[in-house]
Amino acid sequence: MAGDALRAADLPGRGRGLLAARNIREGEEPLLFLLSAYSLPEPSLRVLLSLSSAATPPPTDQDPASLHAMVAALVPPQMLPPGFSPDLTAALLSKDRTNSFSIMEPYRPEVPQPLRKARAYAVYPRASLLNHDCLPNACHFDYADRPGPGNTDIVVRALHDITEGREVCLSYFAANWQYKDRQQRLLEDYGFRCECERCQVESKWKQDDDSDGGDGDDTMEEEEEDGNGGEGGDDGMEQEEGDGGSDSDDEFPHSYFFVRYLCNHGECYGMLAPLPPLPNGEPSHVFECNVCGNLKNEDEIDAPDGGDSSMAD
Ligand SMILES: C[S@@+](CC[C@H](N)C(=O)[O-])C[C@H]1O[C@@H](n2cnc3c(N)ncnc32)[C@H](O)[C@@H]1O
Repeated sequence: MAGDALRAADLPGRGRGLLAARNIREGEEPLLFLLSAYSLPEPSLRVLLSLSSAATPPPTDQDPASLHAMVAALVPPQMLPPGFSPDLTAALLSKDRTNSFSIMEPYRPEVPQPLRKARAYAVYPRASLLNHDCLPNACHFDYADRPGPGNTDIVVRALHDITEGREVCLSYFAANWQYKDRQQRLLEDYGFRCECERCQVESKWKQDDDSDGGDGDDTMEEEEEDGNGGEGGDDGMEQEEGDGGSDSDDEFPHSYFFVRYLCNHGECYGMLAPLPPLPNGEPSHVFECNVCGNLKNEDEIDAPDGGDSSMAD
């Protein structure tokens, strides 16, 4: 998605969001740039402060006064933003909470997904306009371990073709979370009740009562979130995946989404997005996982057994 592929718009009940300004092909991606709050030129700081923030966060270990004192002690005065004060730190923290992406430590199959840690949080002002949907049409990749310039960028890639005028949305956490856990997280950390198409269906399902929700991490982390619904690696997907085909389409109308876009390599639960279109404009039929990096051919993904015969390990 090049820069002009998206346009910001005010959307009823959702604040601002990003819409497709033209038809977007599957696999297209825009580059979005990292800003570091404490070395921002003034106009960029204003951009950061203009981002939305959800309800006042509960007091936590990261309280603004102590963070303010820590930053004041560590950062050379000339790098501090104008008007640096405890209030400004509080405002930045609250913007950060709602708008930052977690840059996760590299995926290692032996580390259970809930134990995978974020090593940094980054705010990308344009990407912060992306609203959430539990059936997202895009997902993000980061390449922090690549050498060279640009490795602090994130890339947002279309999962499938997006028609002009449609909103482009991410899932703010792993797409396999159960309804109850998704709602709790979105309400507590982002201040809204999700009424997406998937939630409307799943709100009618009988929920597992012993599921305990996410782990309280509080950022706009997308698929690599460091919790998966609290079920020790299992998840809500057994409802969609069922026992191999006896589920009715009425009850599980979104099963196709999970078969096609949820990575089933180990327990990574990343999103599979097609690689960018080929130079001749043809879609790439290779999908990349945004958590484990696995590559899969489209025909393997659509195979009836959903086999995990990945192209690269
Ligand atoms: C990262 S910001 C997204 C951009 C935001 N809408 C804005 O105006 O700046 C996250 C906030 O957007 C809103 N939001 C995101 N997805 C939403 C959805 N599906 N329904 C309603 N509000 C949503 C919530 O207020 C949430 O705290």
